[in-house]
Amino acid sequence: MIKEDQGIVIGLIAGYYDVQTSTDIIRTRARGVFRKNNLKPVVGDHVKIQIDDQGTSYLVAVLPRKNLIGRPALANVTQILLVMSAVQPDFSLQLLDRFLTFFSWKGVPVSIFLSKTDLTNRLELTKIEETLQYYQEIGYKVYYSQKEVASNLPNDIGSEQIWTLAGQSGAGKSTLINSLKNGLNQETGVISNSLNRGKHTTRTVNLFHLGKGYLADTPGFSAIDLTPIKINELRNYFIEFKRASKYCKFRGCQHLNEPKCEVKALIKKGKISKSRYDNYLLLRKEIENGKLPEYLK
Ligand SMILES: Nc1nc2c(ncn2[C@@H]2O[C@H](COP(=O)(O)OP(=O)(O)OP(=O)(O)O)[C@@H](O)[C@H]2O)c(=O)[nH]1
Ligand SMILES: [Zn+2]
Repeated sequence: MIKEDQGIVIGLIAGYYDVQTSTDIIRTRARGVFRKNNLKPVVGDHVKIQIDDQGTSYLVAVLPRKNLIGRPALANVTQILLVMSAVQPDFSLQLLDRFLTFFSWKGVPVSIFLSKTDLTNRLELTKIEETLQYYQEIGYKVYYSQKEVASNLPNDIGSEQIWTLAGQSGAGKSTLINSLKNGLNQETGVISNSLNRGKHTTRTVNLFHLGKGYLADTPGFSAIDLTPIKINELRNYFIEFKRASKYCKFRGCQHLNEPKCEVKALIKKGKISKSRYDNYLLLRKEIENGKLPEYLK
């Protein structure tokens, strides 16, 4: 008798997929059909599994994905926790807007965590906090300390949601993941069905339980490429521009030199941040040139 079940791939080890079902973590191998179809299951996938008479488990189908992002690949990402350091490397609004634009384009919501605040002085920190206030006003949740992340994240991660960290190299992603992991009593029991027992292999990305969902244990993004974005669609990925654009005179307004542009009017009134607009222009250039700008090299 073949038993069927389904679950989420939470880990990948040397060709085996660990699937979290409603009751267990089951180590499965993918049926050959995936190799033929070139559809390799990845962590985050919702999958169907079968367990045969001998107790061997197979991953037999990948359910449709909501998205597929990151390196290593992660499917069905619900939310990004973007780590921005106050210093070392210095806080950068250009970088922040690049990341926000990228994930807005990918259709994945972002929360922001300001790291390394202990390495800065009160004055610098106040400046950064005031700047981030604007991002909160346009709709991004901001965490200002590791403590705040630790106490809020478990409530913020909803049922079956998959969150992953992003941010530039050295921002403090691994440090945050480790501190969150250490605060938990991780359940590590895997039902291996005699497959792959005792083998030690390097894991790629794994999901660990946090709140009602999961957090990926490996940050997915440090470098991002915005050049595939269509230049005339960039305006849609600046969320407050998009909201304002309803009131621009022209429907296709790019907020450049068009008359009666609401975005420009709001900048004049101080309602839309000038630096966001400047970064919008920078990103337009970057897309136009089709390569990374000098300031990022
Ligand atoms: N003082 C202080 N140091 C921190 C903090 N967070 C991270 N660091 C240090 O900053 C350095 C980089 O942190 P990581 O966590 O490795 O950064 P990362 O974002 O994972 O970097 P990559 O692996 O290169 O992408 C390490 O030496 C950490 O110890 C913090 O909040 N305060
Ligand atoms: Zn406009």
